[in-house]
Amino acid sequence: MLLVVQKFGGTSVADADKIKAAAARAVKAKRLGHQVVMVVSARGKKTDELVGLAAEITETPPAREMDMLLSTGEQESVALMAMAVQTLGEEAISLTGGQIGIVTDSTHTKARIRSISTNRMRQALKEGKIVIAAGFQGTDEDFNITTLGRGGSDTTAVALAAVLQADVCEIYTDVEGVFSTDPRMVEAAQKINRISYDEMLELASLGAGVMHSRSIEFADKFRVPIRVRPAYSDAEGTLVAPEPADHLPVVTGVAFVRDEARVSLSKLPDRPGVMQVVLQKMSERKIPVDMIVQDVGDGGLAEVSFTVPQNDLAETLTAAEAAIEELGAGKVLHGTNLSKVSVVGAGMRRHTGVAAQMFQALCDAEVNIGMITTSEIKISVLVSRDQCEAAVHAVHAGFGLHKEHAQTPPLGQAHAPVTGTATFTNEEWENDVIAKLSSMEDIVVSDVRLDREQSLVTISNIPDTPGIAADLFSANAKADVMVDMIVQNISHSGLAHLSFTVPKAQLQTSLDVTRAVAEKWPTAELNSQDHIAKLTVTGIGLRSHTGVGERMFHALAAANINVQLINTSEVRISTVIDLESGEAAHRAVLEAFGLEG
Ligand SMILES: Nc1ncnc2c1ncn2[C@@H]1O[C@H](COP(=O)(O)OP(=O)(O)O)[C@@H](O)[C@H]1O
Ligand SMILES: N[C@@H](CC(=O)OP(=O)(O)O)C(=O)O
Repeated sequence: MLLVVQKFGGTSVADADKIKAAAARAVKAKRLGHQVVMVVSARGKKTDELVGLAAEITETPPAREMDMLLSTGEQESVALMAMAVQTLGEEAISLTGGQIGIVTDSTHTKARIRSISTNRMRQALKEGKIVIAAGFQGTDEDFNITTLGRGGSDTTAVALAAVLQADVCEIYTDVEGVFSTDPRMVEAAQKINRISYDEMLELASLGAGVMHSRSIEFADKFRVPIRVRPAYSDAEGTLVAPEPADHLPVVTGVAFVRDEARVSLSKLPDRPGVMQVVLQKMSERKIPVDMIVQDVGDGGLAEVSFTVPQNDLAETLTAAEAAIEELGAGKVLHGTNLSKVSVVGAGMRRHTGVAAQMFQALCDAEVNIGMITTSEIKISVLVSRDQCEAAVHAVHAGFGLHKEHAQTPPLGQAHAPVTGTATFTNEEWENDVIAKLSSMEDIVVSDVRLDREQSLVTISNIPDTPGIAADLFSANAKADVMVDMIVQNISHSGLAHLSFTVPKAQLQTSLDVTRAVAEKWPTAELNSQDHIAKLTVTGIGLRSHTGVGERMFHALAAANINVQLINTSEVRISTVIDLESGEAAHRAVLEAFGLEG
């Protein structure tokens, strides 16, 4: 007998027939001898309708009342679902988040789960009932109804699967599974059979709406196997699970966020603590910043840029002004009508040439790149919104993702697996994670790593036109240079600056090939430093918890360490610092996250 959690999204319970079909699926699993917990979302566009209704009454609906309102969508569908199951001859009980015992904090409209009690669900399952849980909701300690943020039913499902130690969490939706990109945008997108948590987490948070990114954090933390499946057939869908040891595709998928805004703080003093002040102002307002890029701009003054959802722009600008005021210097600039396009793939870790191929595809489509950030398993670029679609198509086709077996990049080559990465057994991992959790959604910083083998290449004053990054990184890939962090900040003057790290042993090769390419740009200036260290914090929930960056940069500032370069992703924050400061920085950050000793 298995314990199965089945989540049905809004599109899969939109009308009576779909509700009956979902009920029949749960009943079938029950009759195969399994215990079944269903998690159900509001029907169709119900949540959007409720949001619209509130907007007709007031422009500023109180968050508590929004939660009271939005939670009714799920309450309606669980009741209908229970009736449908009972009609098919099985016993069922519908439960709201509060009735299950999902306790959250009191951050209305984006609450975080603190704990979940399993007693009532286990009792009902023991009595042979199908449990039908309302997704997306809980109650705080004062019994106020809370919701988990749009798309939060996935998070409910995976959280219930985690606490019940379910054998699988099935996410039923209106597509065949997870695709190489949104099939609504690219018809030729291919279904992926298996994807790792890290890849899915990056894809989901970089715009693949098929799953809520926080749900993947849970799945990763508690090792819950997920299967994303179509609600309308018995197809197998996509398995989201730990990374297999080999046969990793270099590129798995392309994600995009259409409506992004960019905020830059320029002419900042280049001294320790600046970044902490900026991030603190953002995290106080719970603004989810992404694509953070910091580099040294004109006249030795630092510049930091990042992207935020377009809807958060006004508040971000207020926060940025507050940071400037506290720092006593700087200027706030911003850009709108931007989109972020990202390529994700776990195999990128071991293969050179991925960045080169992405930039070449963008160049061929005449797409200009505004900003670049990378992590071990993703590369994100910022482009103008009217080029978003062209960029996604170009990159998707450029990696051959429309074919059943995506091709590996023609440039560069595969390298041996990176050694020294933590190897945990599942059980060790879980015990470790649970020991560090005081609340289910706490962040888990699992590793702080110092890499003293990297060097930094900076090329400044290059033209801000399509094809520049492609030229540079193709040359490096042809020479098989293992480029690690790539950072390009926005250009305000028509000339761009680009920095990247390469292993010390490859610095000379990289400089030679980069210089040869740069010759055709008369203004270009090439610099390098081999006296640097890279400090990386790895963990789950880094970006959804806006305070992690703040804590890391606070620790570095307190130790009087200047940060030269920053790169962020869902699971990692990487910085480049002086080699001499490496050990002290490592200690300070380990201590900040309680990992010392
Ligand atoms: N990479 C992707 N793979 C699959 N679907 C995607 C991807 N990116 C975006 N989507 C979109 O996500 C949709 C499913 O999510 P959603 O509309 O929230 O469904 P549900 O109502 O089941 O929760 C699909 O219809 C698809 O258009
Ligand atoms: N109904 C909520 C929660 C949810 O997760 O819905 P869905 O599973 O349809 O994405 C929303 O629309 O945000």
